[in-house]
Amino acid sequence: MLLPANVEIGAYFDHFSFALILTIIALIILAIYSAKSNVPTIAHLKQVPGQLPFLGNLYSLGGRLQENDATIYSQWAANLGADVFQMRLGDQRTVVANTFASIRDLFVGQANALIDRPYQPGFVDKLGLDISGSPMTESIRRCRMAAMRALGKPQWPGYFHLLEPSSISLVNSLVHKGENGAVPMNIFPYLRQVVFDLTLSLTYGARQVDVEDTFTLSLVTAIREISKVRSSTVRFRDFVPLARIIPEPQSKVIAAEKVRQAHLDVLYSALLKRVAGGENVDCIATSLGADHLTEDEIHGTCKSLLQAAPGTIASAVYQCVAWLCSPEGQRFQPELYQAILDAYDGEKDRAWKMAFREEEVPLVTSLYKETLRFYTVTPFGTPRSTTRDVTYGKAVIPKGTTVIMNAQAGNHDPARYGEDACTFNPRRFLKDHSSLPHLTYGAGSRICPAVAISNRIMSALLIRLILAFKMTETQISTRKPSVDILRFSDVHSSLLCVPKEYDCHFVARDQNWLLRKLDEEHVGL
Ligand code: HEM
Repeated sequence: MLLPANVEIGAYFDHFSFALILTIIALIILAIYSAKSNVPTIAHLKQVPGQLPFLGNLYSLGGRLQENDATIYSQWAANLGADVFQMRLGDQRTVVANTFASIRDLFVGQANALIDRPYQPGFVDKLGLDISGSPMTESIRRCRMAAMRALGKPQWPGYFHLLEPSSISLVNSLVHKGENGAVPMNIFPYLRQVVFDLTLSLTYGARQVDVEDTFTLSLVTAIREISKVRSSTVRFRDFVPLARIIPEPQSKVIAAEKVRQAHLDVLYSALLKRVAGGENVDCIATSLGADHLTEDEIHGTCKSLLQAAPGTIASAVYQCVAWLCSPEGQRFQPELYQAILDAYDGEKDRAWKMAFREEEVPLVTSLYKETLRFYTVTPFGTPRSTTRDVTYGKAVIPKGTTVIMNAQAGNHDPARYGEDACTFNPRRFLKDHSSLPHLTYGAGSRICPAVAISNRIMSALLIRLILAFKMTETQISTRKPSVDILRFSDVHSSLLCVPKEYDCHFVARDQNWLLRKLDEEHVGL
């Protein structure tokens, strides 16, 4: 080895040893740091093996194995033989509950201790206030209250005049664009529009009417882009602090947020113009006084509702229609139709009129509950964080631990639903009136604030669709609906499942009656 002439061999080895020792120390620190979590390992809870440095168990999640996280959690729970286990997501100690009983014990039994959400770096700080993605601060509490007030039953009569015409537009499009069943239709955009219209109205007092409208489409696309990463395990940088040293390339989410914000600004300035013109518009954005919200909180509440509403209800109804137009569902449709008529003494007009105003058809209620249970569109809920120590059996889960509900596993748990838990049974909830029929809305202190209104909208849309149409799946094999308990969605990486697209024939049960209904409720058709 050649050394510079003025360096002695002894000094060289001193430098070399010093550098070597420094490197070894640095590697040891890195090794300790790479396995570190915000909360130490919890005694008496089984732990998922195979944790990688820095990543922990993250590498198997986020759709990287072509399964959603809930399915992977179920496999781990089975391998470990544990209802509840712990793992490490980057530096986050995380506990997952995988049975209905353990979820109820933790999320309902110790609801106050599970009221927080884990902090997702680069999300709330970049995207602004978001109810479902934020820990429970005073500000979030006020926003949640405002959302609950806006979605509460006393407000519903104000929404019927929006929902009813929207649902007529939906039926009208199916009749005319679908040429009374001759042309198979994808109903999803129409369902999404009904919910989107309502949410635009209750947030900014606005209303869009056209499914193809470019304003609607680009806002919906931005919302979908943001939903892809919210509380999901897709991005390592959300969990691994070291990964955040690397500057983030122009993020799709931030670009989507810019689009979302620009649209909300348009909606808000249109609203301000109407108010300045003397119009009295009743919506969240004008309710500053009633709910004592700051302007930021008002927009945050509106954003959160717009973010949460369209995809969820539309996906659930879409998947219910997928089952109804499958061969098994087709056999069930006459019974459902008859149950609706029976509830209204055979008066079809009254059943149609009252669809949004009351919920009087137990079989429809049972059907939408079973849909939400069987097709768990929110398979792993939205993560929580403990605000104090929580106990499960002998284990003490410390404050600051992330807790995830495996809603999909809880919804399919034979200990709760019996041996036919993995069979779609539309009559299942005729006798089961539990206050927690399934876990798709979450449970406990941060349960979805829109449970009641979402149920009502689902029930009403199903009633109107069944009164109007016989529904059958297309014969084109690539466009048939998927009715598989897990494979109905091929989106594995995000919080929300998205049912596979399909087409269906909508044939009027009684064409004269239906055209009369559309005519009577003339909504500019
Ligand atoms: C079928 C329809 C829906 C489903 C399945 C659903 C599901 C959920 C779930 C699983 C959560 C997390 C609950 C938890 O942590 O325990 C949630 C939270 C939330 N949902 Fe929904 N949701 C639906 C409809 C809606 C609609 C229509 C809106 C708004 C109009 C909405 C607004 C929210 C908000 C603001 C939160 C956050 C609550 C908080 O963090 O305190 N959801 N939803």
